[in-house]
Amino acid sequence: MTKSILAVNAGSSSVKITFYTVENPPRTIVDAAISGITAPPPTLKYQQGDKKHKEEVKEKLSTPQDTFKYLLQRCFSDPDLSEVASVDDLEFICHRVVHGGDYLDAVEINDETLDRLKGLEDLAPLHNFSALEIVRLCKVELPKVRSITYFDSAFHQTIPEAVRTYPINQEIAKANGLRKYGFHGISYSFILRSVAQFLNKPIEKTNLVVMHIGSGASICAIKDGKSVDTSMGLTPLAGLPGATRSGSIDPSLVFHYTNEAGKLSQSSTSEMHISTAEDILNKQSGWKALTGTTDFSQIAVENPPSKAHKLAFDIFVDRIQGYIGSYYVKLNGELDGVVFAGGIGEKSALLRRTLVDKCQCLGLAIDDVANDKGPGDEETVKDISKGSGKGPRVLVCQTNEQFEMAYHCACSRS
Ligand SMILES: Nc1ncnc2c1ncn2[C@@H]1O[C@H](COP(=O)(O)OP(=O)(O)O)[C@@H](O)[C@H]1O
Ligand SMILES: CC(=O)OP(=O)(O)O
Ligand SMILES: [Mg+2]
Repeated sequence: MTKSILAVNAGSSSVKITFYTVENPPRTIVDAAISGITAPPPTLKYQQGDKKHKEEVKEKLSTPQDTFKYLLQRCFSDPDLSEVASVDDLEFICHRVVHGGDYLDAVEINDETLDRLKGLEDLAPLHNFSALEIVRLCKVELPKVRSITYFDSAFHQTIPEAVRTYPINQEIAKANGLRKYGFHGISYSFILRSVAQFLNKPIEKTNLVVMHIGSGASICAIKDGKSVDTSMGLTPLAGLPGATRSGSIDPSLVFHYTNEAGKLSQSSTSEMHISTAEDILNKQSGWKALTGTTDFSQIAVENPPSKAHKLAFDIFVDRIQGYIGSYYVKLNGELDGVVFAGGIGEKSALLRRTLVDKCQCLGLAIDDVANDKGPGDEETVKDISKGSGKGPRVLVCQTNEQFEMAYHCACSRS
């Protein structure tokens, strides 16, 4: 029997795994995800063919490693799943690692690359930690399966120097790798390829403003198929606010927030050295701080339950609108489309309509019926623009980071 590819997407609060066939393009065998690890009880979502279900997880899953092992076992023990029944059925494991530092492409894990990635952990303690914990586990427990890491930052290596450089002492900046990296690149790569194909344009001639807005949110300007700017920076904290992240603030705010801000946070461990300020701005801000919920579907409603919910919605619209305006100008107004993606971008018709209404001066217009309906299950890209006008298309793309990794893995093998 042919072997399969396992793609792992570990976030700060969720672990998603998908098994694919090793073919080009890969075919999904099974999809399993656990979310809410940081706000128990965690929930499991499992999908194999038409079989779909959701359940609360009773076991205590306190680490990304436990969560990954639980998901793997859940798939291996499914009696209806003959294609993946044990580790022996695996050929590759693809891991999404958010921060790849200066890595320009995916790398295979060995002692040397793992060491280099370890050195990046301090630059992205909240994001790389979970993924690397799982990479380490696979190396020890599944030593025969090749592990490949794919980096969110790699897509943004084309960002010009003047955009990626922070105006600080350049010796210090270079010595410490302090520059804009940008993230969600695995997702942007999937979206770019899917949208170019949808528009029937070569990738290298495609110009887009793409929003990946989920619990972490960012936006990217793509010119001639290359990232020329994005809202996240040295870390995923910069730019747009998110479920628990503040997004960009005046950096001096940190020094006025509390006297404790510069000290090590309680979540700091021997592997993860994070300060109280990083902890507050990454984990205790955003929608959670403003409204008490991290679930944007409770905020993006016609009649918000409180003024705070309305404010959170308005803040998000304001920040995104600012970036769309800026990126429209950076692309010289020559864009093929504005794309909504990520959990919020794909599901919130209200956010899409509000934003497009506020960007009318750029020639954007939305078809209310198409927008309210959103994309169908099998529809990767949907055009929700009004008429067949000359302005940029307004599109929704159902992004898929696990597929993107498996796709590149299968391509590099064949
Ligand atoms: N109908 C909806 N309207 C607005 N937001 C939604 C809707 N459905 C899901 N979301 C939001 O999408 C976010 C999750 O996005 P997703 O990209 O799937 O997650 P992650 O960033 O964890 O990968 C959550 O904040 C969730 O509340
Ligand atoms: C980079 C980033 O913010 O990732 P996520 O949205 O998965 O948290
Ligand atoms: Mg995500």
